[in-house]
Amino acid sequence: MSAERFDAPFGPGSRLQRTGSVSCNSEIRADTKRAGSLQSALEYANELLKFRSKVAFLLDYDGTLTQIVEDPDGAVLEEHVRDLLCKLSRKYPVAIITGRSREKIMRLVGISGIYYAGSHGFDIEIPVPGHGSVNHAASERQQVSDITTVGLCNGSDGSHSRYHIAAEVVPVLHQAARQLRSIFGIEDAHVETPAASWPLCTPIAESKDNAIATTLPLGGVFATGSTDKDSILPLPIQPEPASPPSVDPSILSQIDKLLSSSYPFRGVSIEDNHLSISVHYRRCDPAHVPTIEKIVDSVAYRFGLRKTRGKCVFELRPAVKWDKGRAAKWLLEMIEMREERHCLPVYIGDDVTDEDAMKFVSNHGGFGVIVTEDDSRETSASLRLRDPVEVAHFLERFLNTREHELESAAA
Ligand SMILES: O=P(O)(O)OC[C@H]1O[C@H](O[C@H]2O[C@H](CO)[C@@H](O)[C@H](O)[C@H]2O)[C@H](O)[C@@H](O)[C@@H]1O
Repeated sequence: MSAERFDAPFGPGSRLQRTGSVSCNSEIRADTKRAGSLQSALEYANELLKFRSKVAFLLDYDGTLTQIVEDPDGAVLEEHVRDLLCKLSRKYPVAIITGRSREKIMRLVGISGIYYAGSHGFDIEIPVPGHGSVNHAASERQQVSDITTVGLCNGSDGSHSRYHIAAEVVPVLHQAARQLRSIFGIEDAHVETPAASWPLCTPIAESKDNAIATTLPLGGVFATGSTDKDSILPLPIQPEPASPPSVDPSILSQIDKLLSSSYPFRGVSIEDNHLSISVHYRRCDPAHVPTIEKIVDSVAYRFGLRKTRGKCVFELRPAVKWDKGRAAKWLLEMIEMREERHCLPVYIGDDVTDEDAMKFVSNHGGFGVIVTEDDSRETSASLRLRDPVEVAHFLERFLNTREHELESAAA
């Protein structure tokens, strides 16, 4: 699908220019700017609202829908934000793309009928039409003020389909998490076996109905849950193996020592996100962070995993070319197929891992919105919001603004 097929709100003379073309298998390009130079999405909302019948929201969770807090388990969605998302999802397609595990994000958000991508897009669940999801193109776009229903999809009733990228790597991730816990002196939490974690796994390649997907040397593409084949979009891109994990040559000789020693640094915590592992250091002495990173690098090297960074966190994930940008592209295609129309993607996120998705939407005629208070932050976003409070205000505009308000704002 080409970026050319959706022109508004870009075009000659438009203040915001599209900066390239999209091909998910090649490098995605977009210019970066300092957040301080970007217009507030709140100020630009009226422009976007003119195209609201086409908008699809792709949203990050931590730091975007919730404030960043010290304890990862404390990042709970406020009730009014949940209510807002619930109403929004009745009017627009909504997807949450997060580093959290899919199970956890579904618990934290707790709304049926929206798209969830956990583990940075490695584990996706889409609602099946007729089970709480809405065809927004077919339904009237009226103000919905009475929907407060909150519930979770239930897989056993065919209410969703799941896509797991590189699920074969889950046992390796579990081993890596165990090694990290042992090095950092963290008590081993209950670790589910792969069989318990993925009870319904069926490689798509083996399914009669879905003749797609080749098995990857590292990982593969799996679908579970409902197999309503009309609602399943083959993954358009086969994730390729990424470059082998690399470590600073200066620590190559130290790796064995690092892996066999114990470093019970106060404050390190390990979060198992199923298809990624988060090593949190927000509560650590900053002097320990370089050593923590070396240990994470060593574990990545030993287990063939890829290390990424976030806010006071190092993360390990399967070493395949898949990220929030590729997941956003896939989700958008799925949404457009179901809505039977082209969509204007609006991606809102705060962290470095969100930049892949910012680049994708910017190159696709949509809008990336960075959430940051830091004017010097380099980003591929084209608009900016300062914090999750502004995010909620921005989203509210898409529920509350009526036609005549836009007309009077334009006058
Ligand atoms: O993609 P996201 O939804 O932004 O998730 C990224 C990571 O977010 C969480 O960690 C971050 O937020 C925590 C709570 O505010 C904070 O304590 C931590 O320092 C941040 O890194 C989450 O815990 C991770 O699993 C996600 O990968």
